[in-house]
Amino acid sequence: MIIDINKARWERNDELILKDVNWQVKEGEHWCLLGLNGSGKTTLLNMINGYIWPSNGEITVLGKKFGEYDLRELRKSIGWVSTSLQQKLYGSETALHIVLSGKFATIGLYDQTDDEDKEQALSLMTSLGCASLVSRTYDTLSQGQRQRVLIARALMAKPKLLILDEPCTGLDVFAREQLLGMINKVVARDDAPTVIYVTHHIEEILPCFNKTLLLKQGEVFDSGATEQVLTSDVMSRFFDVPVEVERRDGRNWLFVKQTEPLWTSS
Ligand SMILES: Nc1ncnc2c1ncn2[C@@H]1O[C@H](COP(=O)(O)OP(=O)(O)OP(=O)(O)O)[C@@H](O)[C@H]1O
Repeated sequence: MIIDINKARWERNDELILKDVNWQVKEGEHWCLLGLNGSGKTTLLNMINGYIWPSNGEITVLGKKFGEYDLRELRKSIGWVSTSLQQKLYGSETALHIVLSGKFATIGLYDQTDDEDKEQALSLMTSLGCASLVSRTYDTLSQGQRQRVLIARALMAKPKLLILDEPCTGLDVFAREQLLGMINKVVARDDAPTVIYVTHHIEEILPCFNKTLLLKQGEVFDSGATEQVLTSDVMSRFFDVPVEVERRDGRNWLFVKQTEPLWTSS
């Protein structure tokens, strides 16, 4: 079992942010975590990474039960690509250094790397279509290029679990499709980690994400096989608005069914 969460609760200032969340992620599965703003996705990820502790319930990640294990060690096996990581990196570092620093999970490259590390970094950058960027500094990269560099960085440590936290934020439709193509390749690799893809948008859910968890107001609204979760009926109840989900080439597209356009109602 990669993740085993049983009845996890998290309270803050008398407010229940996560309510008895159950989630089991098995080896070989790739999950999408879908929820609107404020539904508790980041809180749940912080819990999986051991940055916050459940007020109640139990969490086991990669076979390590929280409370009985050094979380710093556990975090080395988890890659987490997020916007907050982007903000912590040094813009003046080259893309290659950023990828290499993933080996030590450090911000900045302080440890020695050898030719083998460099070869691994270049091979990852090639497979993510960013080999031509090796000597470019991070602050000169576009958002889509940054995301590829960060995914390559996360893979440097050969994680068992890779969390892609809203990787398509800020991308135009073409950059988004390009990045999704790269993510598809990462997931298809023989040595692929278990991937959790976090998003607000069902259009981004690739067919390789065979499982989906819907989080609504801190509660698991539904979870299971993606094609069973992403139906018009489930999604209409999930969003509290009538919507239609259309499946095309294994991807799902969402249409909001309103008699009045949302943007004209007061
Ligand atoms: N440290 C905290 N103290 C108090 N409330 C918090 C704290 N962290 C999160 N919350 C609240 O918990 C709820 C869930 O927040 P969270 O960031 O987990 O949602 P999210 O699904 O990741 O949202 P988004 O998609 O906007 O990133 C929000 O109402 C938020 O204000």
